[in-house]
Amino acid sequence: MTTTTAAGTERSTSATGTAAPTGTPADRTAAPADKTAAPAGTPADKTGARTDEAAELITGARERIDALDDRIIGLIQERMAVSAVIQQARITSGGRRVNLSREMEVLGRYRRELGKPGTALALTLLELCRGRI
Ligand SMILES: C=C(O[C@@H]1C=C(C(=O)O)C=C[C@H]1O)C(=O)O
Repeated sequence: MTTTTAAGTERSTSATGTAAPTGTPADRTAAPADKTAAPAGTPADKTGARTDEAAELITGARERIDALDDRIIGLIQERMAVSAVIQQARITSGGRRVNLSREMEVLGRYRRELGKPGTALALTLLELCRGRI
């Protein structure tokens, strides 16, 4: 379908009502409209939900997740600071920064509690706390 704009330019009009000038790169590469997406501006729009009820539940639960992430990030930063104190004390005493037997204990604990992804998480935490080795 084509429409003529106020400026007199002919444009193709998509199912969503958005228009790109005919023959422009945007017109040729535009993704097909998502016919199942919620209308823009509705509560469902930002959540991917298909009903307002589900969208409200998701919005509330996302607030809880954001609050949990704040605490998790704060705890990670606290862990980094405590780990740095230990590493500095060991280095000052003539030892090495890294203690592999202790790292094995940490890795084993995360794996026991969280399964295989727990190992990856613990490795990331160790990298944050003592750098890459
Ligand atoms: C904090 C320490 O030093 C390093 C950092 C670790 C950690 O952040 O958990 C574990 C072992 C060490 O490589 C420690 O030895 O306990």
